Amino acid sequence: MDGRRHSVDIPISKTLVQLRRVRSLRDPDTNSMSKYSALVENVNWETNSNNDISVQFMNSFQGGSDKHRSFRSKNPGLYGLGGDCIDDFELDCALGKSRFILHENSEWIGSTGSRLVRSKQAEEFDFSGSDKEDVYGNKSLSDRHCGSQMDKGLALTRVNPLEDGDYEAAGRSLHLERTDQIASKRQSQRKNNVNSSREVGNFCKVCSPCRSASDALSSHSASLFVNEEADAIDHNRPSCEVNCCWSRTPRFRGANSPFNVDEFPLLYKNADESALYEQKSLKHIGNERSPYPRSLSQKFRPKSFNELVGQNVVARSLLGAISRGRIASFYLFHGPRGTGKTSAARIFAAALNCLSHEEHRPCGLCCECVLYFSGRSGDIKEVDSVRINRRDRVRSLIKNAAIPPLSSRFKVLIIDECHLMHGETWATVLNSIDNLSQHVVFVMITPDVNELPRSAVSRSQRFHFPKVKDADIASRLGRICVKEGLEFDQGAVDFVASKSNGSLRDAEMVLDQLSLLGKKVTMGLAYELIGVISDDELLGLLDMALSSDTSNTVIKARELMRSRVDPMQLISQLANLVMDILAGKCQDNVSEVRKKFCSRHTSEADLQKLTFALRIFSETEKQLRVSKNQTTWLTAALLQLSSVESSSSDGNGTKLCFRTDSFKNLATCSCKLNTPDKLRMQKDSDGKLEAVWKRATDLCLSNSLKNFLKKQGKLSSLLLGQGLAIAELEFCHPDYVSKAEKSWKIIANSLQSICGCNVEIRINLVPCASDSKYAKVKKSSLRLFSCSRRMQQKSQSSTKRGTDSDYSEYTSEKPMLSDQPTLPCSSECSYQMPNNCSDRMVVVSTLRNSEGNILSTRTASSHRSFEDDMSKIPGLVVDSSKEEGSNHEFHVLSFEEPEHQPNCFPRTLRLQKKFRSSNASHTTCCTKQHNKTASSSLSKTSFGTCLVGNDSYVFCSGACNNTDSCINENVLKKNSAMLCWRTPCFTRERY
Ligand SMILES: Nc1ncnc2c1ncn2[C@@H]1O[C@H](COP(=O)(O)OP(=O)(O)OP(=O)(O)O)[C@@H](O)[C@H]1O
Ligand SMILES: [Zn+2]
Repeated sequence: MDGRRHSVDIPISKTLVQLRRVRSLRDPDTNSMSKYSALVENVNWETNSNNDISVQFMNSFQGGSDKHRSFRSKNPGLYGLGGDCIDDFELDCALGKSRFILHENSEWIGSTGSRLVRSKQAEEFDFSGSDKEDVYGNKSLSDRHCGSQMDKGLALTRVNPLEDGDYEAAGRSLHLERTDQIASKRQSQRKNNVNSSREVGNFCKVCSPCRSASDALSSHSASLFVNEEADAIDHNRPSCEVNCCWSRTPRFRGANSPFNVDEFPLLYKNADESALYEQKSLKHIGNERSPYPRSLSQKFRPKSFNELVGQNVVARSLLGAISRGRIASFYLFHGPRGTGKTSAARIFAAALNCLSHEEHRPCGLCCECVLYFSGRSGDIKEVDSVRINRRDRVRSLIKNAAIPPLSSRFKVLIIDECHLMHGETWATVLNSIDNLSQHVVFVMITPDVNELPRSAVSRSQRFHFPKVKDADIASRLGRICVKEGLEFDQGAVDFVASKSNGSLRDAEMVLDQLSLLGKKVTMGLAYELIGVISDDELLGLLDMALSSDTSNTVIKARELMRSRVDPMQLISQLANLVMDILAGKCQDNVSEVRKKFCSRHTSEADLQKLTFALRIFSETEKQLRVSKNQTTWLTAALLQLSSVESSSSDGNGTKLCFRTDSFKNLATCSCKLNTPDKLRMQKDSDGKLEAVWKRATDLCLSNSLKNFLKKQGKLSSLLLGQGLAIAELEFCHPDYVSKAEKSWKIIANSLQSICGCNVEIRINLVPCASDSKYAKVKKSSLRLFSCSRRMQQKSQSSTKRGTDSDYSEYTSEKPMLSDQPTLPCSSECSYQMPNNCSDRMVVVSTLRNSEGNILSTRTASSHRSFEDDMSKIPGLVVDSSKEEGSNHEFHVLSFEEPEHQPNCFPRTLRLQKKFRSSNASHTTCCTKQHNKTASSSLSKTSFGTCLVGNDSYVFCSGACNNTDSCINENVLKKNSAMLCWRTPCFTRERY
């Protein structure tokens, strides 16, 4: 406020001051003020008793969003349309005499054409006067504004950021200059056949797209087409150049195009010339290739197929299509995020219209390329997939698409995130694709093709963008570092690449952040930024764990997890490290600590230990995915490393066996037990079970529970399998059984921390010989992790279905392992036959991959149409087989692409199931969300369950045709189905 004041008297409403409050400033998208608040907050409005209004724009003001927005004040005198920057405002108002005071530090900048003139002088401009009486006249406001502007010789324009070194300041500010001071410059413009009023219009058009293009810079998706609404508004407005002047709506229609194509040759002689013209065009329009990109990712967005990393097949195929002239009308680009789909779509669009005859298109030099890359192509549009969900919008899109291209060969419509389009929108688009002219090309982009309607997918030319290889990412990052003048450790770049999960954008983002942390991209910085710990620290931890340094291992593990890294990350880092060591990666480019570690662990026994450690880590990683108490699991895993020494004896002499192969393959068991029987430990002749039980009970915090378990309970058997132990407990009184049942979590936790893996508990009632009262009570068994509680009867063994080796039934009355079936490697098999197994019964087993995802769900059903019905589920593959000597059919349900299971399966079925185990019965309920078609087809099928991730899904049929209650207690009872499956530990609450 101290500086000299430039004040302008302009006919402006006093109500301008109320800008802060006008509703019409709200963002039409979100109805919130937030998008404009930056603007409003950065303008100081002051009034005085004379109606004077002082407006001060802060230099620091920066517009925020890239989206087009328009607003209109309630006040008749104030009319605004534009973006978030003051140069997008249309201040076209005249209500009484007001003074418009500009402070010196607001740096209004006037310019003509591309030349900037900065005026530091304090001046006053009087806008009142002859215009005043026209305030409510029929004359358009804009005309008045224009007139007053011309009368008073005032030009307002935007600073061209390209000419001003200070983008932030100049690009966001305005400069005001007396026309008489710039008359000479105008004169020169007139020479270029631009008349004065036209010129205002021109510079207006120059302004707004420039803003829009710099917005485009901040968001790749700056759409050239999404502003249909705004276009419509503009359409109805009086065609005044000043209107255009202050409007930011990009007008890329040919007729309105500010860009005189004739000014530009068809093909430039060389890149320099192209750049020159491009600069020239930038002055008018702005460009996505602004010298001020916001991130490395934007700066290095590929602009030709050559620059596209790791997508050679796609690039070759698209180029081939162009050179052979075989252009389809509908392309679908899908694949993980940040792999170059959008970039490829843009390159492809440009290449389609490129005028060059060279093999490698787009050339970037021809007129079409320049038009497109400068954001002014009228024929290549990016469509907002959400906005076209409105019926009128999609129709107008199609209508526009039907109009032949303006100058180019193809009209290309790029629809990113097309999975967000509604079914109706899809239908409209698909119906019209065939009818549209040969010149229309749709390029749809989505990360997940399974989310699209089948009909759409099958009509498209699909291009899958796989994850980019780590090596490709690393070399790209290296090149970026060189171009940016950044020093870097190759190891750090490799590390960032390995952590980016195949997404080049993610990697570039991390590099961007790293570049802000210092001049050199180092391992340490990378570790710290990504939240992982260094190799040296890991080796320290591993060393402690392997050398039985229990307390330090626990302390260190806790410290690491508390401070920086999450257990999943830590375990996977440990596993990777061990793998590296086993693979002999100890020579080059490794730290001293690692070299020392490697030199200390060279013997065969050491390597075996490490191999075993790796197995434990991989098992633990699976468990961590489903565990709530990850820290404990991880610590337990680390402590196991020392307990796997050759004899695998722990301090109490209890043998803990950890197997990594199937039950059958016991020869490889590291605890050197060669036959399954040795695992049974049912007789407990050497008191090992007793010792385990004692330790488990000692771990219980509650004394009363501890005493109760010690006194009344007994561990009758313990089977340790792959990632799972089965513990059978015995109690001699039903009350004890129910008491134990109530504390199942605590018991399970204690046993889990001893065994280091999931533990399934069965609680059996074994009446004491002396207790004649309960002598006849049948044994009960509670499967805590199967959500079922069932009474065991001798006769039940008759329900065991054949000898199918892929199914196992663990009952307390059968020897646990004597004829233990083989479980498929890494499988979780769970099923249970009810006492009176009916034909409708379906049993389920699930196969998981090493990631813990379900690979297949196996069901057995007698229903013939099961397979047919299941085949309607997208992506689901059903293999059926019939069990010998029985009516049961088996169906293996699997997914074409396992990585998509968690999405596509629930999405189709939309069934949620809740299971509660109450006494001996099940209550099941299901929400009503399921997809009607899927469920009605399912309702005619059989009954089964499937686990996807941690969620259970139930298919059922037969007696139940009501989709809403297809899974209910009745069905279960009717079919006598007792559903039972083993869910990962700690997830029981989910049900
Ligand atoms: N294959 C690639 N080659 C070169 N750069 C890439 C590649 N993939 C991603 N990038 C970088 O990541 C940025 C984003 O890429 P792009 O938008 O094309 O990815 P996308 O697959 O469309 O991602 P999304 O699915 O999230 O939209 C680009 O600006 C570029 O810097
Ligand atoms: Zn070209």
